[in-house]
Amino acid sequence: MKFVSSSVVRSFFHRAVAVTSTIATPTCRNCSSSSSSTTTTKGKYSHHSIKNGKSGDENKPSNTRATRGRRFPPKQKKRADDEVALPLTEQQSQILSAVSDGHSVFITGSAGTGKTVFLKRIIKLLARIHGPKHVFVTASTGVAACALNGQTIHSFAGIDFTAADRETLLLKALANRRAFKRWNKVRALVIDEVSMVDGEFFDNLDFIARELRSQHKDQDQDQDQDQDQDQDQDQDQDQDQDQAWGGIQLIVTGDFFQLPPILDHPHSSASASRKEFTFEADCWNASFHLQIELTRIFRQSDSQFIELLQGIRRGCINPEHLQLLLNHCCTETEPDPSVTRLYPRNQDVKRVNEERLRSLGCEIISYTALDSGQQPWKNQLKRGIAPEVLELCLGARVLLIKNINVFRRLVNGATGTVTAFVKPQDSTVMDISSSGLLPIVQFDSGLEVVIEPDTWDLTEGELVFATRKQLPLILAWALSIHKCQGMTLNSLHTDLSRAFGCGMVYVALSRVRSLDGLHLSGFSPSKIKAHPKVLQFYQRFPCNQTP
Ligand SMILES: Nc1ncnc2c1ncn2[C@@H]1O[C@H](COP(=O)(O)OP(=O)(O)OP(=O)(O)O)[C@@H](O)[C@H]1O
Repeated sequence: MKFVSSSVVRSFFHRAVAVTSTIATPTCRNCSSSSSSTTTTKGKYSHHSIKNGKSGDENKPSNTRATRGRRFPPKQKKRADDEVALPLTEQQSQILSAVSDGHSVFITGSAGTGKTVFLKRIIKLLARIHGPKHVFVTASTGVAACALNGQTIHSFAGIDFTAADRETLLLKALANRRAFKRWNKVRALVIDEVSMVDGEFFDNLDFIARELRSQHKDQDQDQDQDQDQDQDQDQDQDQDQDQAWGGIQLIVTGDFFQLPPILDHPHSSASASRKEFTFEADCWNASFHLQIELTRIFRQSDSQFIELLQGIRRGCINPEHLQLLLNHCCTETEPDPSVTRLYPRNQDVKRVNEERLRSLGCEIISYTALDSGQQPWKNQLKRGIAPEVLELCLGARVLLIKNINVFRRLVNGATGTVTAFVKPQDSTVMDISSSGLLPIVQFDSGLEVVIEPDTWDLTEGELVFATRKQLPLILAWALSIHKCQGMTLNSLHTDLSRAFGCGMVYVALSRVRSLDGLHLSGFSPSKIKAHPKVLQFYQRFPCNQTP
């Protein structure tokens, strides 16, 4: 089962635009004049005249201005392909060759070394080797899973909680018909953002894989062209109990210097003895033929900033770098409202986004996600990044949560501002918003795009079990540091006064491309922490060994 993007986002320019109808438009307390207008279009959208608080003829350029810069054909296939067509580094070539040989690989590396982008390429290769229905793509969190069109590792495994003994978990997986089928079908399993999976759970997954794959024949009733291969695999399964993960090819990525797992009861005696990090799992070393740390960083290009981040990753900062941060990034003044704010805690994120939205004084347009399908899959959709209710208004800062066009940098994480709303001539939005309006977002690159609803499907092979329809946007004045792990941002302001635990400062600071985009408050060197066990673990990789 995986999240499959079937984007319906289209560039505004892609459709002919001309005026044909009168529509009701949102009102704005801060706007100087009426918020309704008469506009016509022969194309897909009717424009109303509010743009940045202006109206009427004054805003007539909305038709022309709105079309400028929107000439791109965001075909879904193209979007997926251009990322995987990036040139390979030597290390990446080495990994692809190991994957082709059927080896299990752990890929780590600093934030921004391209782990997630590269993983998409590996997934394509695995699909060619094993057949798409035998490759399962997972991640530790719904947000990370969504970025790869995958599912959470818990959902794949058929286990909704982890704090139980392995026999109980095995029974749960056995009782879950679909999970049982997945365990028998899987030939390659991908796990992204593994730093948030604890070692105990990793060992339990290995145990379940061995047990299910050795004791039970593949129950897959699909009579397809893979039948012969499936029979071969059935014969092999007698030996699977002796093999790590029952012989599944495992591709695991993550950076243990980033956020660790969230333990259910962090201060309980059970948690104290629990293997917190995945690399503490008993099966860890036996799980991989190759463990490799990617060393080339793509997200940042300024070598001084890269060095500073490398120090913070290891929990230290030298006086020169500290001074650089204090002089260049620390500010006590209220940040520019266009800059994304990161907070350690969710309640601050919610509060800031709501306050900012309402402070604009504009009419708020609500979009309520439309979920369809069966339980428990529908519940799982709620753990993804697409919000249950999205509230927007003119001037709202938003962040794209899917790639629209990679070449034009309209990618997951791109930020922009809602500059207008348009009425599509079809009913594409009516089922998620009674307003019938779609937002136009002017991205920080200058491009303006009408954002149409997108879908997030939970599928397995060809079957779709549940679908969420929503706009691919979230409010972006504020985000949690946990939610932004994996994102690239052009600029951010982070208040670290309530930062806690290891890796949090590193994750926050490493999201931006350059020091110019980084604004800090509540920063103190004492907040920079790396776990001693993680430092110890990374000694095994050549780039961390002292000569
Ligand atoms: N081969 C590449 N060539 C050029 N740019 C790349 C390449 N791989 C990744 N990038 C760019 O680098 C940035 C970071 O990539 P990505 O998110 O895959 O890194 P990551 O290692 O997964 O980061 P994190 O650990 O923070 O999740 C993205 O903007 C991406 O487009």
